[in-house]
Amino acid sequence: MLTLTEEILTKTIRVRPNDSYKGTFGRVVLVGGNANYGGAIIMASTAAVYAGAGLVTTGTDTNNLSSLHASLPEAMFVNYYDKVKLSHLVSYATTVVIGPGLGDDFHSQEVLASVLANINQSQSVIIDGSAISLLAANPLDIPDTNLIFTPHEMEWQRLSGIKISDQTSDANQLVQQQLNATVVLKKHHTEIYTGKNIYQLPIGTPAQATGGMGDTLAGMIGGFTAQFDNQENAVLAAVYAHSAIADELARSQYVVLPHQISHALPMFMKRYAN
Ligand SMILES: NC(=O)C1=CN([C@@H]2O[C@H](COP(=O)(O)OP(=O)(O)OC[C@H]3O[C@@H](n4cnc5c(N)ncnc54)[C@H](OP(=O)(O)O)[C@@H]3O)[C@@H](O)[C@H]2O)[C@@H](O)CC1
Ligand SMILES: Nc1ncnc2c1ncn2[C@@H]1O[C@H](COP(=O)(O)OP(=O)(O)O)[C@@H](O)[C@H]1O
Ligand SMILES: [Mg+2]
Repeated sequence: MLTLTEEILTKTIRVRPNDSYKGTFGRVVLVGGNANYGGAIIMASTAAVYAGAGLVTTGTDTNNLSSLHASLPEAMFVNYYDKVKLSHLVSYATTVVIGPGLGDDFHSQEVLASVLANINQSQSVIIDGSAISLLAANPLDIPDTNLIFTPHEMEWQRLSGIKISDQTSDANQLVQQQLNATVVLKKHHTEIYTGKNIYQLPIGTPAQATGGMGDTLAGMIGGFTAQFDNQENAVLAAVYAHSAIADELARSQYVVLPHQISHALPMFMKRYAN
C-alpha cells in the first residue's frame, strides 16, 4: 500500500490559464437531497463550487430550492423529478455526483436509474451515500465510464458483501477490480483503490466525525475531477485536501464542520497551485 503525500496537491492543482472561462473548469451536476436530507446535497454542491468547478447544477427535491439558493447562489437548480431536464443536464456534464441524501425509497431508485442511464463514456461519475446502498440492494446497469465509489465502511459492506471486520486490502481490491471503478473507502486513514495502486491517507482527524463530512468529500471530488485533467490524481488530491484542511482547522477547533472545509478551499488551493 502506498502512502499518499502532500505532493499530490502540487502534482494536481494548476494555476488557471488567463485564456479561460467558466466552461474551461467543467460542468458538475450533483443529484441527491430528498425532502429530509437536503443538507447533504447542499454541502456536496458547496464543496464543488468552492473547489472551483466552472458551473454547478444541483438536482434535488423542490423543497430544498430556497435553502440551496440562500447559502449557495452560485448553484443552478433542477427538480430531480423532471426527467427530461435532468437527463439533458446529466448528458452535458463533465462530472456527475449522485447519492448524497438521495434516500432509499422508490423515488430515489427512479432518480438513480434515470441518471445512470444518461451517463456517457467521457464523464467521471462519483457514486456516494444512498446511491451506493441503493445499488447494493437493487443492482442496475453501471455505465462504462470513469466511476468513483465513495463508501464508508458500512456502505462498502453492503456493496461488496465484505463484512467490516473482513475488509482487508486484498479482499477490497478483488471487488474493486470486479466493479472496474475507483473505490475511496472512507474511514480514519481512508484507503483509495484505483486499479493500478492502493493508497492510504496518512492524515485526518476525529474532528471530522460529523454528518455531512462525506457529502463534502463527494462534492470536492466532483470539483477536482471536473477541472483537472488527470482523473486519478484529481481524486487523490481531493481526498488529501479534505483531511489536510480538517487537520489545520482542528488545531484550534474541537470539531470541524463540513462547510468550513469547503469555505477554506479557495485559499488552501491557492497555496498549492503551480
Ligand atoms: N444533513 C444531511 O442531510 C445528511 C444526510 N446524510 C445522508 O444520509 C444518507 C444515509 O447515510 P448514513 O451514512 O447516515 O446512513 P447509512 O448508510 O445507513 O450508514 C449508517 C449505518 O452504518 C453504520 N456504520 C458502520 N460503520 C460506519 C462508518 N464507518 N461510517 C458510517 N456509518 C457506519 C452505522 O452504525 P452506527 O452509527 O449505528 O453504529 C449505521 O448503522 C446518505 O445519503 C447521506 O448522504 C448524511 O450524510 C448525514 C447528513
Ligand atoms: N475519526 C476520523 N478520522 C478521520 N476521518 C474521519 C473520521 N471520522 C470520519 N472521518 C471522515 O469523514 C467522512 C465521513 O463520511 P460519511 O460517513 O460518508 O459522512 P456523511 O455521509 O455524513 O457525509 C469521511 O471522509 C471519513 O474519512
Ligand atoms: Mg456519506
